[in-house]
Amino acid sequence: MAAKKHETEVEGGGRFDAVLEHILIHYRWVFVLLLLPLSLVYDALLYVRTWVVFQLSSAPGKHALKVQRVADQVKQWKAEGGRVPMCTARPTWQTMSFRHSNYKKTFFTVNLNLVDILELSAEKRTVRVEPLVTMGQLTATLDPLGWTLPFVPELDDLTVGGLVMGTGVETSSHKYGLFQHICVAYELVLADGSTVQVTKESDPDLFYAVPWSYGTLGLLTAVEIQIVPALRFVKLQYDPVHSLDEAVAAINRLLALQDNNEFVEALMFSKDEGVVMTGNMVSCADWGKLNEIGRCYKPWFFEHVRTFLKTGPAVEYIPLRDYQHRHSRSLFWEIKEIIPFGNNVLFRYLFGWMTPPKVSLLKLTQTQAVKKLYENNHIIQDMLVPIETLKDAVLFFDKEVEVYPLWLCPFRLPSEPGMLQVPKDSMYVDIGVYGVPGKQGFQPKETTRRIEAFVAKAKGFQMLYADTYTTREEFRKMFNHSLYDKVRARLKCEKAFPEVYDKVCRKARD
Ligand SMILES: Cc1cc2nc3c(=O)[nH]c(=O)nc-3n(C[C@H](O)[C@H](O)[C@H](O)COP(=O)(O)OP(=O)(O)OC[C@H]3O[C@@H](n4cnc5c(N)ncnc54)[C@H](O)[C@@H]3O)c2cc1C
Ligand SMILES: NC(=O)C1=CN([C@@H]2O[C@H](COP(=O)(O)OP(=O)(O)OC[C@H]3O[C@@H](n4cnc5c(N)ncnc54)[C@H](OP(=O)(O)O)[C@@H]3O)[C@@H](O)[C@H]2O)C=CC1
Ligand SMILES: CC(C)=CCC[C@@H](C)[C@H]1CC[C@H]2C3=C(CC[C@]12C)[C@@]1(C)CC[C@H](O)C[C@@H]1CC3
Repeated sequence: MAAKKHETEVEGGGRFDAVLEHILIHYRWVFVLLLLPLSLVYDALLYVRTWVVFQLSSAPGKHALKVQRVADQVKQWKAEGGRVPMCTARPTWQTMSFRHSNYKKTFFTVNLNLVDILELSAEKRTVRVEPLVTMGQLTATLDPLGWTLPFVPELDDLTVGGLVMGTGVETSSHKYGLFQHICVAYELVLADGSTVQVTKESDPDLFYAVPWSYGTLGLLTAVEIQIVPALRFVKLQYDPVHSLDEAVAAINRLLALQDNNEFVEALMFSKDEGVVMTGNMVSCADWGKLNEIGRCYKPWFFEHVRTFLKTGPAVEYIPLRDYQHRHSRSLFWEIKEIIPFGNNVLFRYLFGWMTPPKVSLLKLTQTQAVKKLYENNHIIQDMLVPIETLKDAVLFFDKEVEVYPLWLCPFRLPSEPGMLQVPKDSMYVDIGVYGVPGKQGFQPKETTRRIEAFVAKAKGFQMLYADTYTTREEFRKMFNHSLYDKVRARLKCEKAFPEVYDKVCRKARD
């Protein structure tokens, strides 16, 4: 009798769990709607904090003191015997990496209160910033001053530190390269507690080893980044293409005319249909063609782009900052999985001003059921492959996952020492795959393993904010570790920081 009662209770519990899981998966938007005002409050608090610091004019003046505090923590780690390696104390839910980093629970965590823009030099054409400065914060500060970054990686909350230690790519990357290629100096606190300023000239080994090192050579405390003059608008040309060959030919043609286009990007909506976009900054707009896509009641940018498949080529003038953050409001196209009716005109007018929900809050409040759902039915990957392999790569992704839109973003990869070594300056393309696979039989690990093998064979690279299932040997083959190993030995990093692989591999992330 008791056993029967227990069975019924277990059954009842199981049914309750199943119902709860169903609600959490299919009605996640209800919870997300609650997150929207929270996201606003969170942003407002950050804004007030920055404003107060500015009113006190204290941010640049206090930098040296803040760096000293970082160095003191490293010295404390040493004094305590350096039993476990160090990492930053930034909570893993706040980061833009797709998963949570397990190591944050056990490592010695170093607090970096480094959130300010330090100095703008019009003469040197650089801006010096602390590593927790975000892309949104930078464009809001620089654009009105008539300056901007050569390119602004989306999304708004990406940090300079994360983009240096990982990487960043955007639509001017075909001209300027990856985020590391627009950085001219790094300030780091090393494993021995010393602080160094590093440039190409002062210490080329360390300068080239820092990008893609994921905080495993030292703690970054400031970065000097190139800036370029900002004009008010981007004149954007939309050219629909109706076959993959047409798309590849159009991109190659545009790249050949490199200096004529500041921005080059394509969205493929199927393997045979897409829209290629090219743009330049301009100071005046044709007001009849002005489109302020950043306004909260405007359609999601990728849906707007899709309309040109039907209407044909067109030109629009977009305010610079709206262009730089065009995919932010729809989290590229991930938002359609989170708020399915978010592009409805009524929703946009009523609630658009509260969107997007903050990625960090989405991560923080993600339930096990949603995590499992993303684990088994979702792919988020960026693969960097030589432009010559673009057609094969799109066909391969189509065969394996069939996820659209597909983001195509060409970038220049100079032949330089470091993790991404190529024999000569080359043109690559970032293929961004974000969404629910249309292909039956998607198996996250097996499918990603096949994609990784394709990318390795094409002499490409995997972006490491997402899941990597490569083995240590495969990882070392994809990313050249010779300079990295040399610098790690020189700076005595072995006990102080783990290897990159141990921070980014699937085992290290939950
Ligand atoms: C090198 C430099 C030093 C500055 N020093 C000061 C100062 O001492 N006092 C002052 O009032 N303003 C300072 N500013 C900010 C500048 O005055 C404003 O960003 C700009 O004039 C736009 O003002 P706004 O009111 O239109 O923008 P707002 O909307 O007020 O600010 C733009 C956004 O950028 C953020 N932001 C701007 N600058 C920084 C920064 N340095 N660090 C972190 N977040 C930032 C703000 O939080 C806000 O979100 C500085 C800017 C730079 C580039
Ligand atoms: N448009 C684009 O190019 C996009 C890029 N991304 C990716 O997102 C990631 C950036 O996200 P974000 O949340 O900003 O960064 P994260 O906090 O995720 O940091 C990424 C890595 O950089 C290390 N790191 C960050 N700051 C420092 C520092 N000051 N000193 C030492 N190490 C540091 C972190 O180390 P630790 O683990 O110790 O904290 C971590 O290993 C990048 O990997 C980027 O490639 C994502 C979306 C779009
Ligand atoms: C342009 C490049 C190089 C990358 C863009 C990547 C983004 C599409 C992803 C980066 C972080 C991702 C997260 C999610 C969606 C896709 C990203 C924005 C979620 C919001 C998906 C829903 C989950 O519950 C939380 C995820 C957090 C990270």
